[in-house]
Amino acid sequence: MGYTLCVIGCGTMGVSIISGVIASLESSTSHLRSPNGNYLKKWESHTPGTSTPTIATISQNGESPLSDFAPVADPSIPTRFLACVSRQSTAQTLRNTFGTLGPLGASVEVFTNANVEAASQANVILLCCKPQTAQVILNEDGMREALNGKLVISILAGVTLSQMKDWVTPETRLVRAMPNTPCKIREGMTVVTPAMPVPSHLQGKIDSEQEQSIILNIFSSIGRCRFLEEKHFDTCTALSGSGPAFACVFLEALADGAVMMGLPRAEALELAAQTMQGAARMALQLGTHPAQIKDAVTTPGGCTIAGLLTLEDGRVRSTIARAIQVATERASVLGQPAKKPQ
Ligand SMILES: NC(=O)C1=CN([C@@H]2O[C@H](COP(=O)(O)OP(=O)(O)OC[C@H]3O[C@@H](n4cnc5c(N)ncnc54)[C@H](OP(=O)(O)O)[C@@H]3O)[C@@H](O)[C@H]2O)C=CC1
Ligand SMILES: O=C(O)[C@@H]1CCC=N1
Repeated sequence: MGYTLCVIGCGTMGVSIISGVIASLESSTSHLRSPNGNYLKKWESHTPGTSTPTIATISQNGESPLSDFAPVADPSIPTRFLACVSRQSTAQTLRNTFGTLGPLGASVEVFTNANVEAASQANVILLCCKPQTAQVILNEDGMREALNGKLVISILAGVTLSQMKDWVTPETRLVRAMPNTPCKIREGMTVVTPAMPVPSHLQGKIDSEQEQSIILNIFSSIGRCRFLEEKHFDTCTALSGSGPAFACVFLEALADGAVMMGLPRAEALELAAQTMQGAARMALQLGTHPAQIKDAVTTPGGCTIAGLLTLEDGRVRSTIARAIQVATERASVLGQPAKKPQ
């Protein structure tokens, strides 16, 4: 069996991450095989240790579907999920949501006001609560013991590793991650802090390679994942954490313009979204500089340059860049309750 992943504060991001991880597990056979080692046909995959896909048909093997297939022992893959919230109504919504995620959705257990109980049953804890509730949750009776020696991944904006170290035992393994909502459809961007050094008295007891593999398995299964120093985290929070909101303002505005010119709303949104996705993929997949993509579209004397100049008149670039600057500055104080506005 794999490990148990506990999400403390399972709201927008907790649901996005669990949903994405479950979707990735459902679409892969690497963790599912029958007792005799064959894979389900619908999940074509590779026999461990070979590079050739082995496709086991259910009829050839005389096996019945899913129930005969058991998770392969892989300690770096989550097979049980615990989702913690504070309100009964939220818990009920979560049960309904996870119930639609397919067979593995059933392995999500929802806990209400039982963070310590859930954390003590888990191997890895994903801290997804609000930055301002983290200290209270980590100071709950028994929480320090429940987290002792375990990997705790915090996605909280603005709460530093040094702050969190004071709220857990020295044996707790802390990592920061900054994912974003597209993790839900496995198109996320996550930045993770480099591995915490293993203190001398824990050498041999902590498997830091296993920790890295757990972290990579979670975040690379739901999008791109990159390790970056903690000093960049507030900027990454603004850029990729908040970014889907900024991108969607641009997306909505593009569609609004087309609606103004008579295009139906649904088609306008489809064209705008696919166009943004296409342009972004050219930058990512081909490595093309955005200026080159822009220049290639801009026929001399044509309509694109007319639109571009209007954007420049509206100071679109400095407005967007300043938004990242201001969001970064705001992210940097989110872990400091005294500086929060009322
Ligand atoms: N939203 C985003 O795009 C991103 C957010 N983040 C970070 O992720 C974190 C969560 O953000 P987000 O998902 O948007 O927030 P949400 O408000 O959607 O989720 C917070 C969750 O915490 C639960 N909760 C509240 N109090 C407790 C408690 N005492 N014990 C257990 N659970 C509790 C809430 O449940 P209930 O309703 O029951 O109170 C809720 O489900 C934040 O720290 C944020 O900085 C990081 C990257 C992107
Ligand atoms: O707005 C916020 O504070 C969080 C962090 C990044 C995205 N949402």
